[in-house]
Amino acid sequence: MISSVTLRALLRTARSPAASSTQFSRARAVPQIIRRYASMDAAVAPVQIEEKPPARFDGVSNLNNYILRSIIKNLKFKEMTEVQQRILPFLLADETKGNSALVQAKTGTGKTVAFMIPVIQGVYDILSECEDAERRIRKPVALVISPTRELAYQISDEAKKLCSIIPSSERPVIKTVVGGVSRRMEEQKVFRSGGVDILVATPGRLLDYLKEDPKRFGNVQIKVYDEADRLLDQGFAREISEIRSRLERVTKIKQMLMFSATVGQGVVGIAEQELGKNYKFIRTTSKDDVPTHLSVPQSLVLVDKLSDHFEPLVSLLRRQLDEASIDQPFKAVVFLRTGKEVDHYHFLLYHLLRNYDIPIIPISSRLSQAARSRNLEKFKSSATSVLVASDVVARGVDVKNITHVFQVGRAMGTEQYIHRVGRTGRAGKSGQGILILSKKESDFYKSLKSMQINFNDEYTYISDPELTGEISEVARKELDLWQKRRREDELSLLEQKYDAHKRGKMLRKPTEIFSKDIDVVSTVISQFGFYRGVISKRHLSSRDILRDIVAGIGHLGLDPNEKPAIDRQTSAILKNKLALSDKDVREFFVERMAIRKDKWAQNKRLE
Ligand SMILES: Nc1ncnc2c1ncn2[C@@H]1O[C@H](COP(=O)(O)OP(=O)(O)OP(=O)(O)O)[C@@H](O)[C@H]1O
Repeated sequence: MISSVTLRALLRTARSPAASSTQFSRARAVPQIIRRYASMDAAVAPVQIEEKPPARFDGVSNLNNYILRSIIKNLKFKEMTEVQQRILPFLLADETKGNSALVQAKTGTGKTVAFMIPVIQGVYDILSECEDAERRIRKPVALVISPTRELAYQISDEAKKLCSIIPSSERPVIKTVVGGVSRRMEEQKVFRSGGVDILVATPGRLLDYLKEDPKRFGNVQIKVYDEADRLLDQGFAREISEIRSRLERVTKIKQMLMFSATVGQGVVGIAEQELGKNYKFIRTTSKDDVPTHLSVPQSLVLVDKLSDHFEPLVSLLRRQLDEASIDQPFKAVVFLRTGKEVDHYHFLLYHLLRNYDIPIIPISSRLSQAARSRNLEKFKSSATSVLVASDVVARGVDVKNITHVFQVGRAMGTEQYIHRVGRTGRAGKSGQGILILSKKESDFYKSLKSMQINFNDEYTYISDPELTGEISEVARKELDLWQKRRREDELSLLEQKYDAHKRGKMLRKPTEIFSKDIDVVSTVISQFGFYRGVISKRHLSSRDILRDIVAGIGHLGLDPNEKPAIDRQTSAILKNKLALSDKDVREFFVERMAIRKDKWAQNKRLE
């Protein structure tokens, strides 16, 4: 049985790395780890610092005065972060402005400002050299590419703040194009009304526009990859290389900037193809440095099986919420591997954390873009809340005051682990990372270790039977609801297909009405050579369908004393695909047999 006192101790660990726990039996503790990292950090001299850079924005020579005033007045930044100190003087100096660069700096250290200032200033300078008529054309001069829609919107917002004090007649127009929104409306807004100077885009949507009208991109001179390693990895490689080759046909890129918190050796090789030889590689971390933040201590919770991930998560969330207050809000992201898992965990957490009366917000690519944006806004504006997320918000997304990042199971790679943890501890704030792994995922644990990612505390979670019972009950509720929804979905799809068929627009053969996803119905129907009853109905339910099938087989006039024609396979289909319970299937057989008997008797009488 779990002792709540010791569990509380673990949870205190989430706030203060020095605490200990026995409820989660401690497998290994590394008390000195933070101090060791701190001293290591201090000992390693930052790489490639030529001379002491200015510490404040107003010390950067050549920084456009409007941009400087926007930073101070609007963003209220005075001191530069380390990456800004390294980048801005270099990319704004007369001798080196317009140079290409590959930049690596830790998560949450202000990379967006570091690349957007040179981009805005570069575009501003190019536009100010143009004649009025040329300026009015407003085709993109700079392209900023981001792997996710959320990040693209965020980059645009930050960039607009950086330009806010530039007089409107001189101000570069910044717009965003992303997948998941109506192309027609977006095209009108971005390319027609007022045009665009700096276009922030996700790769797929950018490629659509490039294919459609390449000439539109004939003025592009500056290109930026934010989260460059992600854009250059396999997931985006094809799109990115097509974008590059299509752009090459219409323009010459003069400046290329690539930024990320993680830049592996492989990425450097690929990046060189785009950057050419003449670029500067700036890292604010040394290669021996710890890749995640000092301000984000990390804990590991070990469970036995993959299916055990959920319970420690609920347990930890509850304890944190018990301790949360107005002065000490709890704002957490729970990262999961797939959108399906997000739906599942969201349902369970919504019910299991109901008493706390806080928003439990889902976000994944399974939601529409409008719902994604709405949900992210809701999370941003709430003090205490839990975001249940897939990797759509793993990189770049900047939400203030996230106190905890939970990762359930292995991440898509060690880089992705680093980016996920990086959602907390941003801009100098503190945070906590918690990874829940099963013993089956030990290879991921080893990969983290080989990247020098160490945990301040490692625990083995001991299950709480009471909580296990509570979780199973909610899971059962979810299954029931899911089955109900699935039936409804299948049937509404069937109805839509039937309507289309009736309007004569789609299919000829009645059996084709039933697509693969509802092949259960078509299988059952074709088995009995009957369909008319099904398709002639307007308001279908699974019962109706079954009844029709049952009624239909009556006309076959078989001897009811024969073995029922429904075989085990059909019975399995009925159960699994139509999500019928055993009881439903039994009723189906009973009903079917009764009708067959009636029909048979009727036929006999007619004879
Ligand atoms: N000089 C500064 N002073 C104070 N805050 C800053 C400064 N520069 C940027 N910030 C803020 O720091 C936060 C993190 O910045 P940003 O999102 O650019 O980080 P990042 O390095 O791109 O992180 P990631 O690697 O996760 O994408 C933002 O809220 C940003 O407004």
